[in-house]
Amino acid sequence: MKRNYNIAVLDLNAGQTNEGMRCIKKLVEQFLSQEDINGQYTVFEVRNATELPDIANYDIFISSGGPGAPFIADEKWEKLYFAFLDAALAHNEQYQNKKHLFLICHSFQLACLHWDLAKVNKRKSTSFGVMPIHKTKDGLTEPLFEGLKNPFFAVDSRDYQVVKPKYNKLEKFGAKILCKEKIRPHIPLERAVMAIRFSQEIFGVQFHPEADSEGMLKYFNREDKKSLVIKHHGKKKFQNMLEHLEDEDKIVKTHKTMIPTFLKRAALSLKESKLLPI
Ligand SMILES: NC(=O)CC[C@H](N)C(=O)O
Repeated sequence: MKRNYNIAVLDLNAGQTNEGMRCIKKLVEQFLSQEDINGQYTVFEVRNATELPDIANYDIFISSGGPGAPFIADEKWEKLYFAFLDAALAHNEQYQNKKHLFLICHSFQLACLHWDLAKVNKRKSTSFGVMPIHKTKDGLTEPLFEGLKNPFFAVDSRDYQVVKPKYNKLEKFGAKILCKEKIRPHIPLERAVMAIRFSQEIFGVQFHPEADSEGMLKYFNREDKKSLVIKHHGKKKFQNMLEHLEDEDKIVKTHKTMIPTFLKRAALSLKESKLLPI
């Protein structure tokens, strides 16, 4: 019998239109359309409508990026969001049928703050574009990075950054830093943490592995985004990002690798847990 998978997509975009949600839905739909997979997904409007999934009803969760400062402002949705993160963690400590969670950008920053694993502060300037991401030693054996080069390429789009990792806390938590932002030999700034494996089932990235070339092309055609890249990286780099958007080994590869592998591995783990005695 086919197992049925319930997927929750947590939308943290606070109503702002963006390409991320289209890409996440596309990847989830591709996963669910496979012949040996049965399932459905529900989108939760976390920030504007204070909607959050009851973790008992879902197996797999993808939590999106979103605008604004990721600082805790005691809003109602934040309390519920942090309770949701803790519930997933607590569930996994107790039960065989795990809850699988993928955190993107804003969600990742919030989780780092909530679990107090690093600092989050404002960057000197916005980071936007296609960037190289460098695997750490732990990143070299990360299953969700399998097939990705070192460095690999991903879309970055943020004003804030996860820095100053708290190594003692990370170790106690059982979390591992998997990659860092690009090497800038002439800039005396700390390189931000770009991904953490929080546990066997909970994974987070500060970049956008969901991004596809279609969405990025739309952004690059916008005057504000174009001038942002040119301001920080120059015209040549902008042309370079544009020309290589559809290369099979850059963001296309990251898009086709990370979230699909996360979904595949989550499905496999859930299928196997069904076979285990409770
Ligand atoms: N794309 C995102 O999720 C951005 C995260 C956060 N709002 C930042 O600016 O850093």
